[in-house]
Amino acid sequence: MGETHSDHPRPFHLEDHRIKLPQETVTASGPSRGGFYYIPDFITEDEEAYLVQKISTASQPKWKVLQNRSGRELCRLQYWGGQVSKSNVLIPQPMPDFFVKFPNLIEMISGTTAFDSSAHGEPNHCLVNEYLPGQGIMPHEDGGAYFPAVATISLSSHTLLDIYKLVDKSEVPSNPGETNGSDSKEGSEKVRVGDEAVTQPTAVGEDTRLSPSKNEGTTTLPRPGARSREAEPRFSILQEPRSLLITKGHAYREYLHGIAERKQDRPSDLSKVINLDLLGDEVTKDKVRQARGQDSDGKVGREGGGDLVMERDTRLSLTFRDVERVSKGFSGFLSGAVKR
Ligand SMILES: O=C(O)CCC(=O)C(=O)O
Ligand SMILES: [Fe+2]
Repeated sequence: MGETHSDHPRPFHLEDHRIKLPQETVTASGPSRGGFYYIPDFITEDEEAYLVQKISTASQPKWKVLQNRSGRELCRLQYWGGQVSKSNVLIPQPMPDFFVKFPNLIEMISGTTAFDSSAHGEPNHCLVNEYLPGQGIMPHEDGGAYFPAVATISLSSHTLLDIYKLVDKSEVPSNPGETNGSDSKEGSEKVRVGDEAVTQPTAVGEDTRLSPSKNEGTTTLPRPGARSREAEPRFSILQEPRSLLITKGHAYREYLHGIAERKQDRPSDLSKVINLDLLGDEVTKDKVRQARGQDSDGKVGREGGGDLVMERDTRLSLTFRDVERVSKGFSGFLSGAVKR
């Protein structure tokens, strides 16, 4: 089996891995309060192969099928570390050896310092999502059950995580219910306010996938909630296989993330990638560089450029978080921590 990362140099400088955001998206809360951080080759190929094998052959917990509201299958998921109750309390279960022994992902993620100020100082929960080529996840926010940080390890395929800005509703007139046939699942349209074309916000929901579902084996996407988002992503983050992406603080709170249902990413998609400088693979970097170059020259979408297209393969994502409230067994149950 390959090397482990127990010899990671310490201290780890998370700041070295910060993704620089386009100027217009930097908000008043400032970059020091969190951000997006990207670390290529966080795990080795041996570790990746081992994790894929363990997760694919896991019988418990069973895969759950994530559906959209019209019942169409989106992706499969499983969770480790326990179940989160409707009142956002974790009913804990031990993490599997493949997260705490080999590879010791919990320790490796703690080593990044991303969870230093969370309740447990490390993640205690992991959601595993599986996406076949062409599958994705609608834009959403991860919600209030967790310390505001998520650490995502990608296995077996790259993807583009599309980042949407939440909108302060008071700034934009409401115009519900219309759709424009864009990639939005919820409906959206461009409206003109004053001199500026702005994006009509689109209702979003919190991530409620972890709440116990009445339907055994299936779970539905969240219903639209009070918050709204812009229809088009501000930018995308390219996640290479074996990479770690950390979303923390204001980046966790002020943006939504989603994955478009595409089988391949074309230059017009790659031109939105903002973590070019931090990518690990030279071929990938070259494609993004060329796509972005085309962008600045106004030649976006040269679809004939087959060598610039990145085909998506089946991808597993491991999303680690710290559920801050944890049930203390039966007494926690009696005290009402768990909704029945
Ligand atoms: O697969 C990913 O990278 C994103 C998954 C996600 O957003 C989630 O599990 O909440
Ligand atoms: Fe998410």
